Formats: sequence, C-alpha cells, structure tokens
Amino acid sequence: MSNIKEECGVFGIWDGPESVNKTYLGLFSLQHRGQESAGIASTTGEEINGFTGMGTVGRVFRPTRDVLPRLTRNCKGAIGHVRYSTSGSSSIHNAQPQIAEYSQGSIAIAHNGNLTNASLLRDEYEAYGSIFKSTNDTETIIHLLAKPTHVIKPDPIAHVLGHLQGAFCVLMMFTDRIEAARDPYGIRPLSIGKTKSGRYCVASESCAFEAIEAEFVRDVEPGEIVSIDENGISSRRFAEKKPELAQCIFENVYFARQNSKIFGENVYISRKKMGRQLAKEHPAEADVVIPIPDSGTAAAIGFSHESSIPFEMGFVRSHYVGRSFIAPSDELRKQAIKLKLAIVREVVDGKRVVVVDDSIVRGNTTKGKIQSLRENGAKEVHIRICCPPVKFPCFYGVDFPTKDELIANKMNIEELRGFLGADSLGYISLEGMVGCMDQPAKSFCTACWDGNYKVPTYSQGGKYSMERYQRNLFEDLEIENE
Ligand SMILES: O=P(O)(O)OC[C@H]1O[C@H](OP(=O)(O)OP(=O)(O)O)[C@H](O)[C@@H]1O
Ligand SMILES: NC(=O)CC[C@H](N)C(=O)O
Ligand code: SF4
Ligand SMILES: [Mg+2]
Repeated sequence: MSNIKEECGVFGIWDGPESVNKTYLGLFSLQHRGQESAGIASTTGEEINGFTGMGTVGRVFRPTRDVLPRLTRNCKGAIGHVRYSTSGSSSIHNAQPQIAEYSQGSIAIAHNGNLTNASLLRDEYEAYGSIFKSTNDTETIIHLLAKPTHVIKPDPIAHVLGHLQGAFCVLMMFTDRIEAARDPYGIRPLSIGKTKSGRYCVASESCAFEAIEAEFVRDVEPGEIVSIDENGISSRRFAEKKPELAQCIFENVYFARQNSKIFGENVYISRKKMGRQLAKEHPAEADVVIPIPDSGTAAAIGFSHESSIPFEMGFVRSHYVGRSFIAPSDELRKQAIKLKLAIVREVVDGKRVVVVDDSIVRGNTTKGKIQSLRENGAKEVHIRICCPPVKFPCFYGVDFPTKDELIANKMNIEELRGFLGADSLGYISLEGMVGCMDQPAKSFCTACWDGNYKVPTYSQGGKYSMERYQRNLFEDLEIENE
C-alpha cells in the first residue's frame, strides 16, 4: 500500500426523513476519501442524534445494527463523515460527526482538512480549564463556538471561522439548519447539489450527488458560509476569498473520484490531459501502455492517445482490497499492494511496457510491481509519473509522511530509476501538470512538490500533537477489528 492517506469526506442534506438514507448513500460514494471510521448525525428539529463507528460505511451502518431507521425518525436534516485520520489517532473518540451540547443548544460537526493552529488554540482553551473529549483538530471549533465572548457576537459562526487557520471544509449542523463553510484559500473541495424535489445538499465531491440523483449546482466559495434549512439555501461570507487560492491539485491528481468535478474540472479529463502532457515531456519507445489502477488509469489513457502506443490493462485490481494507502502500517501497506494488483502475463510478456501512475510517494507500489512485471516477461519497463517528485510534507489534510520518508528525498531520479529496476523513469514537470488545469497556476497549492506553503503552517507537531497524555496503542487493531 501507499503511504499517502486519504482525505476525509463530508456530506450534508436537508431533506426531511430522506436525509439519513441519502447521507448514507452520499458517504458510500465518498468512501475513497476515508475508510477508518464513518458517522451520521441527524436532527429532528429539536434534538440531534448520531452514530459513529470504526470501519467503512457499509460496515458501520450494517442493517443488523438498525441505526439508519432510528436516525431517520422525525428527521429533518443530516450530516455525515468518512475519516482518514490526519489529526489524532484512528480511534472511536476521534470519529465524526462529533456532537456536543453548549449554551446555544446542540451541534454536530464534520470536517475535511487540517487546522494548522488547532494545537495552539487547544493550549489556550485548556489553560482556561476546557476539557477536550477527543484528540483531533476538529473539536477545537466546538470550543471556539462555545466561548462566552463568541456566542454574543452578531454572527458567532463567522467570527469563529475567522480564528481558524489551515484547511477546512466544515459542516456544522444545529437543530434547525446546516452551516457549510470553506476556508478562504479553498484548499479542499466542497460542492452544493440540488435534489429533484428542490432540496439542497453539500458534499466533498460531486460524485456524491450522482448517488442520490441530485444535480451539481456550484462549489462553495472560499471564505463562504452556506446555510441550508427548511427554506432552502442562503449565503454569506466570513472572509474574503484570497486573491491567490491554494486549491489542492493533488485532489485532481490522485484523491478524487474520476466522475467528480473538483475545482470546476472533471477529474477524469484533467488526469487524461496530464497523461498527454507526460507523453510529450517523456516519450518512450514501447509496445504497450499500462496503468497502475485505479488512480493511474486516466493518465495512462492520455499517454496512450498522445503517443499512439496501445493501452492495455496489464494490472488487474482486486476490488476486495480497499484503496491501499489506508493501511495503518508499512508492513500492511506492502502486503495489500501484493493482494491488490495482479499482472496479466499475456499483456506484458515479451513487450516493452510503459507503466503510468499518478504518484510515487514512498515507492512501495512502484517498487513492488516493477519486479513482478519482469518476472512476467516484460522486456523493458518505462515508468512515467503524472506528478513531480513529492518532496515536502503536507500540513493541510493529506497525511504525507515526514520529509525523510519521501523517497524523492532519499535519491535523485537516476538513483531512483535504478532502485526501482526500471529502464527509464520520467516525471511530469510542475508547470506541465498545473498547465493541464483550466484555472491559472496561482490558484493551486503545490507545496508538496515545491515547498511553497502559501497558507501559514504554524504548529507542525504532527498527527499526534494533541495526544499529549495518552496514545491509542491499539489504533491498528481498532481499524481492523471494530
Ligand atoms: O509510492 P507509494 O508510497 O506506493 O504511493 C503512491 C501510490 O499510492 C497510490 O495508490 P493507491 O493504491 O493508494 O490508490 P488507488 O487504488 O486509488 O490508485 C497512488 O496512486 C500510487 O499508486
Ligand atoms: N483528512 C481529514 O480531512 C481529517 C479531518 C480531521 N483533521 C481529522 O483528522 O479527523
Ligand atoms: S501540500 Fe500537496 S497534498 Fe497538501 S494541500 Fe498542497 S498540493 Fe495538496
Ligand atoms: Mg494508485
């Protein structure tokens, strides 16, 4: 498995008793963004109920648990979350949506992204006696909302959002509405959809709308708060949109599903364009182009179109192994790569093969598979990668490892080619990759490739920076066994 960890996914809808089932379906289609825990919270208009569990959506909400019907009773609206931990351990106490009671009533909160000042804020609140029940960044938002000097502000939510730094697409559900907000840099995606009956929903990716037969309306603007309730939708700002956005282009390269529209562009199309660009920058003399599925597939099609080298599926992917990078340890990641990708000998035997993938992070996937291609008779192996070498950590909600673990920091491209056992290795250029997007380069974050962190990073204490007094020693077991 890869060492990249998935993003979280959020979904919210105000559609009466239908809301819970639609949230379940929405989360199902966002499953690729996080498989550690899942949860749904619903409101009756008077109270908020919720359920979270470790594992995938289907597992947490398995029919024998009878949770969905119970959450549906008198339901007016619902929000949901799928998590891959980037702040705090992978434990049930960090699963979302998190529900709390405070002086203004009940709140449920679901968050995608990473707050870079959460640790600082937590220090401040703990110094005044606040007790946190989780060890993630998200709970900090609830404490900010509950602060007596904040509840009396004309718009407490806008005020509190103004205190947050880093990446946040956050859904806050109160008994009478959902408030959805996106950080002023627009780091993570968040879109608005509309059901056939005219009810509104929000989701991390537009692929969730397809699952409930809703149509894509537009993205939530960076710095915008969208309110969804019985009367429909309304919008206000908590901050101006930054003139230079920092939309995570890694969403387009790797995270998002290919039928989603991310930052205004279809993911499949942008990946295919990147594949074409890659073929222009690093052509190869070969007989066949094969992708490392799933995320390398669209880029490989683009490479094949541009180079006129036939496209084949030389690897088949087991759909009974989840997206590989979610495994909690390197050993399990490597094991999962073995189980996940098998080679079709008939495609590669005696051939000069171009292998296209979206990224190399630790090199587990590429290293593991090149050797097997040789064993299956490939005459030559040319690796082509659809993003530049990943050299810098991400502090905005992608759990990239530390700098030292990134293979591109351990060796140069020629050394890496030798290490991987390839005949040639070519990465798309940063300009080439960004140039495939419709929006100008300055709209995107590219920090993990060029170290240009446009958004302040403050606390860099890592994933466990708020787990000061206790660590969940059974994190791995919890993921596996719940
Ligand atoms: O260099 P590494 O550390 O191995 O990480 C990079 C690999 O991991 C990801 O795939 P993954 O299997 O996680 O997801 P996918 O099934 O969506 O392609 C990515 O697409 C690369 O193949
Ligand atoms: N990847 C994410 O967006 C995770 C959200 C939040 N930072 C958490 O760790 O729970
Ligand atoms: S550092 Fe990389 S992964 Fe993180 S937000 Fe920026 S582009 Fe995305
Ligand atoms: Mg992949």
